[in-house]
Amino acid sequence: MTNNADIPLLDFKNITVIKDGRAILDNISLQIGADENVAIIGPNGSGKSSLIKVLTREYYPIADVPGLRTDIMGEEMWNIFDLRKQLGIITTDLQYSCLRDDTVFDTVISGYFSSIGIYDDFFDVTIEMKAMANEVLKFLGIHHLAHQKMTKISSGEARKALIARALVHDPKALVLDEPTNSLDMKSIDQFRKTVSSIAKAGKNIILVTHDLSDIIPEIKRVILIKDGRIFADGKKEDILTDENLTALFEVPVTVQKHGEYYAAFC
Ligand SMILES: Nc1ncnc2c1ncn2[C@@H]1O[C@H](COP(=O)(O)OP(=O)(O)OP(=O)(O)O)[C@@H](O)[C@H]1O
Repeated sequence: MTNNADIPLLDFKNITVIKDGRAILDNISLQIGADENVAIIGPNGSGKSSLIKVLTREYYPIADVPGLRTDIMGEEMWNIFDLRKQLGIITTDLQYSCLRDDTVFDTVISGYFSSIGIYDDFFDVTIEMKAMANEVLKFLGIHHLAHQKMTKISSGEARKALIARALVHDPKALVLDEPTNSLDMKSIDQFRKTVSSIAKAGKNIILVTHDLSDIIPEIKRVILIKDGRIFADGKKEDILTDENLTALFEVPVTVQKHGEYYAAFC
């Protein structure tokens, strides 16, 4: 019998995505285990967000490739709404979309409908949904902001509201695309602690970042992407070296370790 713990979160083989006649992902094969947290790092335009878009079924790989596999949690075919419930996706694009006059609470509730905003005439918001939204807001320490408008809170608070929106479904994984962009140091620190606590609560974390210091201690594996290909993949301490990052970014890079965190300088 197959145990759920044996089914990888993601099992991709031979993924090539062509846009404007160019392979923006070039024969990528990648497996992420059921309990793994990973960071994906690469220069601008290397294909990180495109890889996430294959995961969220926004981009599709070329189909007539032998051995192609795009399984998520053991399934190839996904209803897009079910998939979004299993993968809590947090991107800067989503934050811009949610920057409206809705309250934090309604934004969190909108996660149930994969919508931007709440439309009372169409959505049946249940007592259970409201209770879960309150619970998640408390877990993230932003319950006091529930009735604030998204336009009246800070970027760090808004990022947490989006995490709450993703968590109401009790997703299997959180996918964070450059989550600390434009946050100040205190917000970054709080954000990292939040993501750590979510990882400790048993969710997979898939983090896309340029900033090594975003890599929380619970992330043990790092994947480097360059020119649409996997450039290196392995244990964090083996991958985050001066040599690898210098070759990845094509500029001399020095990596430093501070406790359980890393930083890079060029
Ligand atoms: N829909 C599209 N049409 C044409 N080109 C695209 C499309 N989506 C992505 N690309 C190109 O694919 C390459 C990879 O883009 P992607 O957004 O995945 O990079 P990234 O590593 O996430 O970059 P960044 O760190 O700057 O966000 C880029 O050259 C980009 O211009």
